[in-house]
Amino acid sequence: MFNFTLTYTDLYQLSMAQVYFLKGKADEEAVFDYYFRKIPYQGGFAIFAGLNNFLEILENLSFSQKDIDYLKSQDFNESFLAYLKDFKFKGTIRACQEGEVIFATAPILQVEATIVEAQLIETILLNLLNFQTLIATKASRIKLIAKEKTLLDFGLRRAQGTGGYYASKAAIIGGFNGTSNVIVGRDFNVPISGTMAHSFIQSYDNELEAFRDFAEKRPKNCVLLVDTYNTLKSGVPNAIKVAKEMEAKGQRLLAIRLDSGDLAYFARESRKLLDDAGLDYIKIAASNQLDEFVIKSLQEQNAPIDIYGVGTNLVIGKPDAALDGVYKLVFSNGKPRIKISESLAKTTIPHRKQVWRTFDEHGNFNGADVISLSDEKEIKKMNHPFEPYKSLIIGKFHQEALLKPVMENGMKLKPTPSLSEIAQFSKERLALLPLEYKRFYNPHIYKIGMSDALKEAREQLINSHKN
Ligand SMILES: Nc1ncnc2c1ncn2[C@@H]1O[C@H](COP(=O)(O)OP(=O)(O)OP(=O)(O)O)[C@@H](O)[C@H]1O
Ligand SMILES: O=P(O)(O)OC[C@H]1O[C@H](OP(=O)(O)OP(=O)(O)O)[C@H](O)[C@@H]1O
Ligand SMILES: O=C(O)c1cccnc1
Repeated sequence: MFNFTLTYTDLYQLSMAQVYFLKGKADEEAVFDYYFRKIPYQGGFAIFAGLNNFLEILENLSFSQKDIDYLKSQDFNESFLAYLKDFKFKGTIRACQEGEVIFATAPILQVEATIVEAQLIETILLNLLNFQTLIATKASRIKLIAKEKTLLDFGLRRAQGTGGYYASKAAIIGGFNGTSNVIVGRDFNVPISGTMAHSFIQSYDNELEAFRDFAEKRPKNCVLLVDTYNTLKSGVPNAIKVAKEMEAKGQRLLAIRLDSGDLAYFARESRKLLDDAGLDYIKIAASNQLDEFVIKSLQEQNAPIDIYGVGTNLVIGKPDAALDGVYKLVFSNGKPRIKISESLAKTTIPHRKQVWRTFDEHGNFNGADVISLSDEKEIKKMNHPFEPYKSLIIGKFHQEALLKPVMENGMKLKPTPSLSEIAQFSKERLALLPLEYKRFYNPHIYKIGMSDALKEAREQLINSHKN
């Protein structure tokens, strides 16, 4: 979509990289963790999205001549620029699978590369993963509420610029059935879907004629917007006339769309009119500033709505607007590294690590992931990362490693799965998460802990810095 180069970054990455280069540190090994601190939307889980997009971009990322010329004008050193000219990421990445159900604090992805490589990719990694994960999480919250109803993404027009491209993609990962976003349909082979705008009906002198023309030229999956003048007195009766005319030609009107007023009331009244006309197959779509709260209310009112079109509130990730995902150095030049903070919650967890998901006897998630040193297995006990006296025995539970190699020597290890495969994986994993973590209000808190060895290593490092 966008022509990414390595100047899609923050200046400080280049300033730091130049120092590493000029001081002979450029090839020192470094390990960075990507994780977030707070689950968005006061929810009980998040959905990891954007990984394959990031890896595909990373594989081809370099500095163009235009980049080099520009950096020259910004007073970067000639020999550093000569080094950047041939620069390519050749590191290793281990990560959770895209679509995985993820939680705060535990690493979702780990980059192992030279310090320059790892630093130069930080901004683009955070930019792509934070946003797509936020929107996939929002979409999955909406999906949990809408259950089997059809969900369509209508957000592109109100998205933050080209972010709409990534938002529509992430919405599919989170469980949306289709999108109005045509370029996302083209690029990711996902169903595109759409109705008609008020302007189309307004441009005609009468609504019936507008409906007729539209149905004539696009009879397949035709949806008529019925609220331009008067939903129950004009829109629905005109849609019924056109539906009957379509029947005479062996066609079927797919749906009507409501876009204003009390959606439950208009859906109910419209359903009656359609059913009384023998058109019970015609579906009812609704839109207008929908989000998981409005949809929850409509579901509770048993509104006979079959299709929800969700735009603004989905693609801008309202109300959270951003995932607080961070990228922190945990190991470099042969030593574990730590950032110490007043609060243990903001003190980083050093070392190369692995994350283990525990499963109960039925094969469901057990509500606890444990972070270990990378060479540990079969963790017996996990310790609270911020509250030193809390621990949990987990030895009897089946444990599955979440961080798996996805890139080596700068090359992706597997072809990118299709968006629908990622969505299917996400759906299957979410089904393993017990209901109490998916509860709409006050979900149960999924536990994240550290193995004894990791806890000890972290404490040692904290103490060595204190001394
Ligand atoms: N039955 C309902 N239950 C809960 N929320 C609803 C219901 N019907 C509509 N809403 C939601 O209420 C919000 C505001 O609707 P409101 O009726 O004020 O807007 P509107 O219909 O666009 O106004 P206007 O008729 O001026 O166009 C929207 O987010 C809409 O989705
Ligand atoms: O409310 P959202 O969740 O963002 O959903 C998308 C909205 O965008 C359209 O309105 P718009 O006024 O832009 O165009 P229209 O004239 O076709 O209604 C559509 O009719 C929805 O109301
Ligand atoms: O197809 C639609 O009905 C649609 C598309 C984008 C935004 N609002 C509605």
